[in-house]
Amino acid sequence: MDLFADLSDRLLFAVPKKGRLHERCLQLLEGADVQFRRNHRHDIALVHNLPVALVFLPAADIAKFVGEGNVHLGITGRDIVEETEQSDKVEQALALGFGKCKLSVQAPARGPQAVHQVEDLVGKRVVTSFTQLSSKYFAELDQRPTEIKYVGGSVEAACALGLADCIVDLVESGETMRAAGLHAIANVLNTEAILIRNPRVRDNSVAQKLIARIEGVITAQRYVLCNYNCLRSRLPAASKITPGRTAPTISTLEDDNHVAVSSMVLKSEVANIMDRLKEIGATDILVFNINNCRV
Ligand SMILES: Nc1ncnc2c1ncn2[C@@H]1O[C@H](COP(=O)(O)OP(=O)(O)OP(=O)(O)O)[C@@H](O)[C@H]1O
Ligand SMILES: O=P(O)(O)OC[C@H]1O[C@H](OP(=O)(O)OP(=O)(O)O)[C@H](O)[C@@H]1O
Repeated sequence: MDLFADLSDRLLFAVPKKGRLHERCLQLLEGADVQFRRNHRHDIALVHNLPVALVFLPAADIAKFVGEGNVHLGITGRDIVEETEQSDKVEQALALGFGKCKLSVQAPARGPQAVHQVEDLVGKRVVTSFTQLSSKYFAELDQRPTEIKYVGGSVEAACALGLADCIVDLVESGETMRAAGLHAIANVLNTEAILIRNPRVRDNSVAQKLIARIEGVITAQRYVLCNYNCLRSRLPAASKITPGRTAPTISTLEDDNHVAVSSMVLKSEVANIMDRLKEIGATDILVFNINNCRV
């Protein structure tokens, strides 16, 4: 196989090769019917059913590759796009709804090293993998210089080891931070996984098709289909509860007094919506998962 020749006509799509985002990205690709086989130790996989090649890269490098145009599309964290200063060079095509966490300033919670206000850290020692974002954050807080040191992982150990007065790191559940005796004292950034695109992509149709498919998978995960019957006279109230993405679908029933309603509703709100439908006299309320969709 001549890999270089095989890549020349394909859209290059970068996907995290490991870490927190990897598995969720593989699920998205499967949902979008992107078919490929990744050979052992190969970081490039040709897609069988689309003119696309997947490039498996560390999440931390993907924003730069997309920004500089080496690959056309990519999935990474918003934190990485900001940290590598690519936000002006890439377009955010979609927010993907996973990999949600916060980049925060964390300091010892108890003992002689305890810090409770971020202002008390000005001029002190910060350890982080996010040196750009941390430098910007502390420079905006105060003009006096704060020392920012890079470490590549296990950042949370830096305070206990005497390397730092605080760290700037990602927090999701807060478990890692609590286990290290730290607490969050300021938020630097909210982040989640995003699909990014180089704005100069030549063949936009393949990129558009992939983006629409991935958007369909994400939407299908966020919504369910809610079907119910109600009195025709209650339709205005029912439509307010389930307005749908565009409008609810209304079907007539043999009984002229009643209608059947079908509407997409957010999965996170479905229990509340069913309660409210019941209150206005709706019956036979059924909820279905959506396998896939285009919106
Ligand atoms: N605890 C977390 N919860 C949710 N998302 C996270 C969390 N940690 C990291 N992320 C997201 O995943 C991205 C990649 O981080 P991750 O630590 O998985 O990468 P990695 O360094 O390539 O993997 P590994 O840590 O396995 O070496 C981060 O930039 C962030 O956007
Ligand atoms: O709030 P939590 O749910 O505990 O998650 C936060 C932890 O997750 C990330 O690290 P990861 O586990 O990916 O390992 P790393 O330190 O090697 O990057 C991050 O750097 C924190 O250490």
